[in-house]
Amino acid sequence: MNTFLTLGQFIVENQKDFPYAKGELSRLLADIGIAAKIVHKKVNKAGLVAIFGDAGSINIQGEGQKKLDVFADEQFIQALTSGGECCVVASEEHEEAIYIPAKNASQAKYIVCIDPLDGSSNIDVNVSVGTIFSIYRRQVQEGVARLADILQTGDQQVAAGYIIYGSSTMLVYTTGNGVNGFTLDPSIGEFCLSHPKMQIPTTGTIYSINEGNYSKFPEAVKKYIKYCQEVDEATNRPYAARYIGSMVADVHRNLIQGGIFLYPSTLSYPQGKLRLLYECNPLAWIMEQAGGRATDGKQRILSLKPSSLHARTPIFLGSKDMVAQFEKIAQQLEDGE
Ligand SMILES: O=P(O)(O)OC[C@H]1O[C@](O)(COP(=O)(O)O)[C@@H](O)[C@@H]1O
Ligand SMILES: [Mg+2]
Ligand SMILES: [Mg+2]
Repeated sequence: MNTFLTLGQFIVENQKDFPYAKGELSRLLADIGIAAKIVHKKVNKAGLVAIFGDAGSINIQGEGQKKLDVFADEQFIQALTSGGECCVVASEEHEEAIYIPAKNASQAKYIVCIDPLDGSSNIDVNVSVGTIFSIYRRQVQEGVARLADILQTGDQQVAAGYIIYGSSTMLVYTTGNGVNGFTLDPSIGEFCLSHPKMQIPTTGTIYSINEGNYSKFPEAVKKYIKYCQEVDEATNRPYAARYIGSMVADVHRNLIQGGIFLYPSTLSYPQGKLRLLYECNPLAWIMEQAGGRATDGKQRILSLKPSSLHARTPIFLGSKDMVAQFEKIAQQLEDGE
């Protein structure tokens, strides 16, 4: 007997979360859930169904695409196109936004920004990967959707979340009323509420950063790393260094255990590597809704105005006391202390 609330039952019970939506947003989330189940099946059999390896193509980012990148992208775009609630998709895997023709008289209201497969470098080595999504409503309802409808600040999101394909497959999302986590029960093919009202610990002892880039980090980041490594019993230091190389997996671990994830500007990525629209904004909103913080080192990630679909930003997010400590060290450096 399944004693957990399914995603569909939860959405019905929480219709108050979408007062303006009259069912469309919940249908959109269900569409995302369908594609996630299809990708889950592929990821779980990756070694057996030749979904490993390079697709032999290059995406807009100039990065080699993995077969699973392309497969996941196709599945989410297919689900969003046939669902009828989405009017435009901005995907990591496509240079331009994909405008979806109206299925019927009413023009769909929602915009979805998506990283179909996050953590691509980990696909072939059986390490957790994910999908990240961010949902906006069109500001102006008449006429066709425009680029301006997509380039909204993170504070204007109406829903955001991620799927992590790990030891279990989980869907974690927010609509601005807290964060809830659903674990896929393959025996019934449903996402079931397993982590209600998720809250990140206010502090932690895990810092997550690719220290291979250390020599090119900004001074404040170097100083913070040294702070994490100092011995100080009172503040449980040295912290533990954990870096999975899949943003979703690193952020999900911190959401549950506490910690900070840092992806600063580097030599290869002077603006930071991670994309504002479909990686940083959704995960920043999840963090804030779970009691954490997310900044670019100067201001809240959610207040940043996107300059383009694939704009990048440095990002520091996680337990609020740890982000505050990083900002304190950065400020002291700036003040010449
Ligand atoms: O290998 P690096 O430079 O540390 O970058 C790792 C980061 O790159 C990413 O894989 C980028 O995302 P994609 O895999 O979607 O391109 C993040 O998931 C991860 O946090
Ligand atoms: Mg990514
Ligand atoms: Mg990706």
